Amino acid sequence: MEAGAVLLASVHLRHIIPLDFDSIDYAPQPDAPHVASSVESEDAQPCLPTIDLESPLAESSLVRACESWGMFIVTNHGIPTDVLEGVEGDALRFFSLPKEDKMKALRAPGGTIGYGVAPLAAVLDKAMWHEGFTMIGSPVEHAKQVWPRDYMRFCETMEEYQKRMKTLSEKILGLLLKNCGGLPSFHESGGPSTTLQLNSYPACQCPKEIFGLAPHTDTSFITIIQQSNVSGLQLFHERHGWISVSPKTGSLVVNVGDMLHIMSNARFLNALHRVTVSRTWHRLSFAYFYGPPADFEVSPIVKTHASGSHQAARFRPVTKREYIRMKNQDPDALSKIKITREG
Ligand SMILES: O=C(O)CCC(=O)C(=O)O
Ligand SMILES: [Fe+2]
Repeated sequence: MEAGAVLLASVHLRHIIPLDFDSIDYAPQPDAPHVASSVESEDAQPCLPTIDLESPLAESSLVRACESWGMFIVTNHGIPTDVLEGVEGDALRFFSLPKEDKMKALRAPGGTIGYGVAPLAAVLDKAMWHEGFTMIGSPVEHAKQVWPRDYMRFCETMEEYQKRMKTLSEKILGLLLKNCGGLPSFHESGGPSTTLQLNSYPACQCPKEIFGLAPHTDTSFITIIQQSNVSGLQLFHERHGWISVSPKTGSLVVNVGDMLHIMSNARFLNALHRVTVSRTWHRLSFAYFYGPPADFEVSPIVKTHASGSHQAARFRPVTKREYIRMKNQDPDALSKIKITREG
């Protein structure tokens, strides 16, 4: 393969159903974007904060990490190793199936759950070297299609994982928001919106020409990411540029999404991140998104100064449903709800 080659099919990859990664052709393309070359050697890079959730300093470390990075690594998170390994094993079992079998779990047109291209592809209108399986609660309907006699194992693994991730999300958010009234109760609004996204990034002959996931922010309050043992996740930091967030066995990555950025009145940074692909390795990741109920109005929590005056709100209140509608039309939806002050 020549340097500078690009996926001939990249422009219309998003339309390939089934997702047949072996069928993609390649052709030279001199002005292809070099997506992976902008990251310096990993030795020279700053490290994301690693936070021990059992430490007495956990709360202040979480707050500082969200203010300075919008992404951090957690250890001592309480998720047993067999739960982490279980989701990786069953995700690999799914993605290793012949494409005809994966197609049995295909996402319905306009739907949100099941197998398909990155949900982000529709928002960004970009081709990405990615296949995913999205779940909200039990994946039983799709699992039954794929494994008619043996669907329970996959379901149990995924349900247990989501239960654990929900508890962990609420623990982290509870600590982050402790100083400003805690995490709101979503009981009356139908509970938080949560999604588990299994991501698969097959090895790619032209890793510099296409993203696994293009740069984006998540819409969640927070996202918890488990990575298989292959690098690919990168965070954009204003001072350092793109930095790699390498996997560390047993630890989890947490990032701030747009909803927490809004609720914290821009105090916590919403992490701009992306995923690069490998020429050699198949990478998996599991992203658990925890957000407000779709119709819950999220508004900035503003500080009261010693004088009694309030800090100015930087965003107008917005529901997740409305925000997603705006973001689907323009990825920079935040600018649409920003309150600008004259003078
Ligand atoms: O693959 C990863 O590490 C990140 C996944 C991600 O950003 C997402 O699913 O939104
Ligand atoms: Fe993401």
